Amino acid sequence: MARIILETRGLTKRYGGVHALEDADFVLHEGEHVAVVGDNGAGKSTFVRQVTAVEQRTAGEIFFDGQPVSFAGPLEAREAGIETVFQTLALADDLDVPSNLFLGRELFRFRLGPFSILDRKAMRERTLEALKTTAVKIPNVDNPIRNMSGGQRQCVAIARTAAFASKLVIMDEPTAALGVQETAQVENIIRGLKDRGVPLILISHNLRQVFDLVDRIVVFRRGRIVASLRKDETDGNDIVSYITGVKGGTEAA
Ligand SMILES: Nc1ncnc2c1ncn2[C@@H]1O[C@H](COP(=O)(O)OP(=O)(O)OP(=O)(O)O)[C@@H](O)[C@H]1O
Repeated sequence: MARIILETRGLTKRYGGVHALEDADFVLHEGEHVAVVGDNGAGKSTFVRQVTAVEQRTAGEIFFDGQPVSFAGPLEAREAGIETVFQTLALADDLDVPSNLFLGRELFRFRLGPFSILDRKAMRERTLEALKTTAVKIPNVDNPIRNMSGGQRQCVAIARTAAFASKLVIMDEPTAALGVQETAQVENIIRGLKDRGVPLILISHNLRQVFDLVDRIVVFRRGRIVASLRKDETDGNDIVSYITGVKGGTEAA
């Protein structure tokens, strides 16, 4: 079995009395694509927010690339190699595509104390390379993001994951707001990540997509992981049984 890239042990998050995530033991291997599924409010986004340090966990351990980690915030997680595409895209509307790709990690031609000159040429070139890798077509990368369609914006956010040598990509509902063609484009990018051996956690409500794209499906229910099944040992009905609690929940007793 391949090396483990991400592991959580007993990962727990409570908001006051709300047990959003309870005792989650999760493993992701090198090169593996795993879907995280579950009903609304099952704890999927909460899980991602703890792994990416958008919030600080209540309890539990996280191991990334063989080391125990406690990132201070999402930037630190990103610097460690975890690229995340959130449900609400963290894109700056007024900036063009290269500026968005390099937001927070700009390349400089010159930097001395408060004086710096951005290396726009290098950032533009790296952007075009990244878009080429992901086969994303953006007609004019120099346009502000504001003028782009939902699908193009989503592709920019996803291309950002390809622009850097990410060790892990996490996508939270990347196609929820997209049309058919745009969804197909994002799914192609995901296949490209698989070909390049980049591991992925994909949160999705779309079981067709999940069965199409991933190796393994992890089901969350009421804040707990209730199943982890290889795609070839389960089917849509089985997964729905776990999501609804017919299987793997107290209702099954
Ligand atoms: N900041 C918060 N404060 C209080 N409760 C929260 C907070 N964030 C999430 N919750 C609660 O935690 C539980 C898990 O929510 P979470 O958003 O992780 O679910 P989800 O599986 O991602 O759902 P969805 O598919 O709807 O995005 C829910 O009961 C939610 O109401």
